[in-house]
Amino acid sequence: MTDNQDLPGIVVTGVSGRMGQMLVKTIRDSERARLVGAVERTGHDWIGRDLGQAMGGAATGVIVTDDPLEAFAKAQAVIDFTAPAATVEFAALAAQARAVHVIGTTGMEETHLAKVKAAARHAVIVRAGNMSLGVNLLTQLTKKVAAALDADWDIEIVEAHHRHKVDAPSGTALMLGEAAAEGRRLNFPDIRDAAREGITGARQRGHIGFSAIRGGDVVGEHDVIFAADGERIVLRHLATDRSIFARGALKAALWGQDKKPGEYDMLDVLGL
Ligand SMILES: NC(=O)C1=CN([C@@H]2O[C@H](COP(=O)(O)OP(=O)(O)OC[C@H]3O[C@@H](n4cnc5c(N)ncnc54)[C@H](O)[C@@H]3O)[C@@H](O)[C@H]2O)C=CC1
Ligand SMILES: O=C(O)C1=N[C@H](C(=O)O)C[C@H](O)C1
Repeated sequence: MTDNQDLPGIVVTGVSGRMGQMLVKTIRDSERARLVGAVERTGHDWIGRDLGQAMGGAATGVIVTDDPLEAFAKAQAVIDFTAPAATVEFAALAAQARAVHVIGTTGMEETHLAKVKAAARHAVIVRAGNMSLGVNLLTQLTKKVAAALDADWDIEIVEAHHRHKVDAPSGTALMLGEAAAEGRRLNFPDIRDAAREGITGARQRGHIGFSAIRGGDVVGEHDVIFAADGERIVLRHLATDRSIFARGALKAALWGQDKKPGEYDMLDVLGL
């Protein structure tokens, strides 16, 4: 792990999680940033332990804490893949510390998003339901195809994830749905069909449907289906390794260092 004090210091929240541990490895392997803090929820058995040892390796000198404000005070950026309630709390604290807050957490509701927006008045926040280059490019392709095809082409989004995922539709599926709605110049909440069960009636023309598969260790798979009479177009992204999300998040943390306060997304970071 690099110890160059001139490099931006990063705190990872939810550090014992699937993404938390991937972020630690990504920062450890980077020559452009250093890990200065590791946060977990109160009561977690990693609290007070050396992070490297808790992860089953050599000591790093970073002690896992449940005091986010103390950790954020030493940081130039916070990378946060946790849960909506925690992320809202971290947004206020990161803004107080004037640290860039990179939010990967999904399942955020309007009340959470309003609080994130308020925090972004004071600090840089980069938030995206998917931090990978491939998915962000796919949103742009989806927007273009949706704009080119009329409502004779039904749009359906199918996503698959591992058995532990707690939110549906996935953040990525919602990003793709929003991109399709934007392409058709429609208001996404008006045309979103995310829960079909029982006698639903025939498909509504112009609506965007969502289906979620949960099982095994699937990292993340998304199909955007454009279905017309006699033909179908399928745009697909397959994630096979969580490092794609961690690399994107680290890129966002570094990109945000010289930006004005505000809410940004990965299209801003990647220049797409
Ligand atoms: N935007 C993106 O590119 C991606 C987003 N995600 C999202 O990231 C989130 C986390 O995903 P995973 O790592 O798979 O979940 P996970 O369940 O493995 O990890 C979440 C971690 O957050 C911790 N946590 C919860 N509340 C906390 C609090 N108040 N303070 C500190 N730590 C807290 C948990 O203890 C856990 O270690 C999910 O919302 C998921 O959808 C996941 C992958 C990519
Ligand atoms: O929970 C996950 O694992 C993932 N969550 C994100 C989402 O909700 O889209 C991104 C990725 O698909 C993995």
